[in-house]
Amino acid sequence: MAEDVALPPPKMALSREKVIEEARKAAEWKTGDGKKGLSLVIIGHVDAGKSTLMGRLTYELGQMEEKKRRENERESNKAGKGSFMWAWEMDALGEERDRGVTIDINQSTLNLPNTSLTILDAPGHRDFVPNMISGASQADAALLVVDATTGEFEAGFAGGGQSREHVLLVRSLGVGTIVVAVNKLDMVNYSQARYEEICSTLKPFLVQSGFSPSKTTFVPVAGMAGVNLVEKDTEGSDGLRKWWKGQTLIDALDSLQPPGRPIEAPLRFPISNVFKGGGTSTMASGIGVSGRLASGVVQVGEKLRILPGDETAIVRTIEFEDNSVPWAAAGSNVTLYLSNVDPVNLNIGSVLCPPSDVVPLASSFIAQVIVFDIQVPITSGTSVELFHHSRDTPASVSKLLATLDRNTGNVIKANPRVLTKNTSAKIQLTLRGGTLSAPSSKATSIPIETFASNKEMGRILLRRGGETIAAGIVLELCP
Ligand SMILES: Nc1nc2c(ncn2[C@@H]2O[C@H](COP(=O)(O)OP(=O)(O)OP(=O)(O)O)[C@@H](O)[C@H]2O)c(=O)[nH]1
Repeated sequence: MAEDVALPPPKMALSREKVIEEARKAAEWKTGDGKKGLSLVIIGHVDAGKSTLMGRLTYELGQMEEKKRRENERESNKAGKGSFMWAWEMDALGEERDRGVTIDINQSTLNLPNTSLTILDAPGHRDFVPNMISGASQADAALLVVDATTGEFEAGFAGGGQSREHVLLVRSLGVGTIVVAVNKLDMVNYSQARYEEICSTLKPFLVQSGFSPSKTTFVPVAGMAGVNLVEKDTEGSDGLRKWWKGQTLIDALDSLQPPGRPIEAPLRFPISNVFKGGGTSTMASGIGVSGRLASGVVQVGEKLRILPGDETAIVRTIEFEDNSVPWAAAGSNVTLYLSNVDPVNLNIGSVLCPPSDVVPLASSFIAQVIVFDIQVPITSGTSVELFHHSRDTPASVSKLLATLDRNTGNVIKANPRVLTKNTSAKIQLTLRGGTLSAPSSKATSIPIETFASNKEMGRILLRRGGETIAAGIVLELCP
């Protein structure tokens, strides 16, 4: 927890080189006693059973007490939603973690034999896609939950279903590993044919979306009954056991490998949440910012620059999974408690970085994008919402520079008039000031980098009228 602000700020205990060395050692988890750390975003169509699955998983892992389970059962029954008893746990966690600001995504930790798994539970509803973007931009891997019930899988996957959009989104945001839980198999009598039908529909789509088959795993489950989650042989698992000899969901999640982390690159910490935490004396004693280190390392006592703006802050404490830690490295989801800073300068979407190696600011840049399945083509001047980490900014497509071959990247046509669905293109984007609901004509600048200089800082998504229309990477910042 944050200390009193009257105390002098802490001093840095280690050199940057030493922190990098320690972070490297920690990343080689196999040789030490530590577990590998990995974050997982849960995606899928509304009502696919995501919360129920995660609630039941928590219970099966012994991380939800029996007393708590009974309490959830009572509460959900009282609310007339008995079938939501397992989902109750996820929602309760969300409330508990709500520290006075809008929480857009539930976060919790599952302790697996070899992995400390940070779970980012994204709401499946259409209106919540922007929140999902924020969750996915902090994740290493995705768990796609699909409902095997006849007709339901099809509804979630067809045009307009969230499964398809979520998959494209997470891949565009850099998530390269996916586990698919084919859920609610109890509804189809644990039919092997149904499971295989769903896998054979999803496989080609996942490959097309950019997931390599070696980083794609399918697992049949029934979340509510707890079938094939942690143990192979459980009550009700006979139907599945007849034909499924593969792994449980937990085995699949525990064997995920963390991607290589850009530990040595300069620190980039995009803020996904700002809150006034547990400090006691003044408000400023507990200004916390949470998010994921996109790159680099950070330690207690370090002075950081906040961009945009001219402000700096000092890291007073670092909280990782409810523990106070001396340093943190790329890939970790942490909360930094800051001092010597006015909270008005800390905003969702701002980026913390070393004062000696700041993130460039840009109001216009060239991007290479892939256009999704859109009805209305994109033209020069099209207004969009630009998503970059947790920030969304009004912007416009100021120039259509070229359409590109999706495989080779070669120019097909220079200066096209329109971009239609499923094309790849090079475009110029220009930010507009103000907010999404009240954009102003005054240009604004955001901290952003080219994909070539920092992958994590160089990915963008474009939305229009509540629909994701394109995703891509930043090629060049315009002066
Ligand atoms: N038969 C059956 N029903 C399930 C299973 N898992 C969930 N359900 C039911 O499906 C409904 C939706 O479950 P949730 O866990 O809330 O689904 P969700 O995907 O988290 O929903 P959103 O958060 O709204 O996207 C509830 O009525 C659950 O009881 C399952 O394994 N089998």
